Amino acid sequence: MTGNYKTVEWLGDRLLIIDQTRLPQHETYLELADHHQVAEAIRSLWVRGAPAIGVAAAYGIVLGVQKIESRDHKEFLKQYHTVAEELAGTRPTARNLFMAVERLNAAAEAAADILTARNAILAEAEKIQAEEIEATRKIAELGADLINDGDTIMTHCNTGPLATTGYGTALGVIIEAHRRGKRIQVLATETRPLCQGARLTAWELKKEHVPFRLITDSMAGYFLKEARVDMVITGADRIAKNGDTANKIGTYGLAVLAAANKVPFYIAAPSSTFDPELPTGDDIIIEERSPDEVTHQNGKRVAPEGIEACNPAFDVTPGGYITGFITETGIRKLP
Ligand SMILES: CSC[C@@H](O)[C@@H](O)C(=O)COP(=O)(O)O
Repeated sequence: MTGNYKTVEWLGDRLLIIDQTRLPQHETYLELADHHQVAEAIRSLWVRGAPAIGVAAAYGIVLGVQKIESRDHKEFLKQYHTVAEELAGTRPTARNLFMAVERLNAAAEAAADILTARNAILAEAEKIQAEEIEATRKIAELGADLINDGDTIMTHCNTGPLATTGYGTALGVIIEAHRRGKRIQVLATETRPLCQGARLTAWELKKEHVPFRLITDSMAGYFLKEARVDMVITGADRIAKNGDTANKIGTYGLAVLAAANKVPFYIAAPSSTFDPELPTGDDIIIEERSPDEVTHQNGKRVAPEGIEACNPAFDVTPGGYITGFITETGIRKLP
């Protein structure tokens, strides 16, 4: 991992997370003691970012399983599924969450008895986290090869260690290029409404001493047209078989602007974000969050009372706009 902070750490009977809603002002750690608290942490974005959500959900299920007292195997499995469904219901868009739940379901169901199931569920959760860390390490390595000395790179949302529990996806690539001594410049979008760019990406880039400038989302077109931007690189929440990619709201606009200005547009994502069942992005469920996140900033109302606001948290970029996918197994074009 890159940062000297812990995104998600399993403590044996609790889950330690950094509260991402309090960053950058406060570096606060929370110890979550049951699966309801983990579900709340995911819903409230204390832990966020597709791979980190998957890892947290997996350990959330482990916590839920630790509290099941029944010695009857059938009853144990019934209660297991109630726990797993609560975690699966927290956020709808990131594939990693459902990948984690499906893997733990398979581990629970394959076990011949309760003790074997408990052990297999914990082992699978730990494996998922280890795989995410390793995948993001490889993504950072492979992606950094694409970046040239002197490049300016635009990125969106937060895709660093905070979002992955590992090295980061898009931001991992950027940090690795900087570590290799490439003299890069980053343009980081603030990412309204919750400002994952302004709060979290700026915090992580600052910690890594990567030269960057923060811009508002609406400045992206200006910089892509007027400034020399060599590459846009973002993460992903779910990728369909044809390459259609759901990511933080605003990604689609960036991809279109990048295409209009002939700037390569890359997605960096581990294989856990690819949805093997989904032919196109049309069926990706887009999370609709509270309009208060749009009408308010820092808890203060900025819009008049009594108005309607929309708040889709993600959008889908058609695969045709994506120059390449940086994954742990290589850089490829889809389909
Ligand atoms: C490696 S993280 C990729 C995505 O999960 C990230 O870009 C993103 O959209 C996160 O959204 P968030 O709502 O903050 O969970």
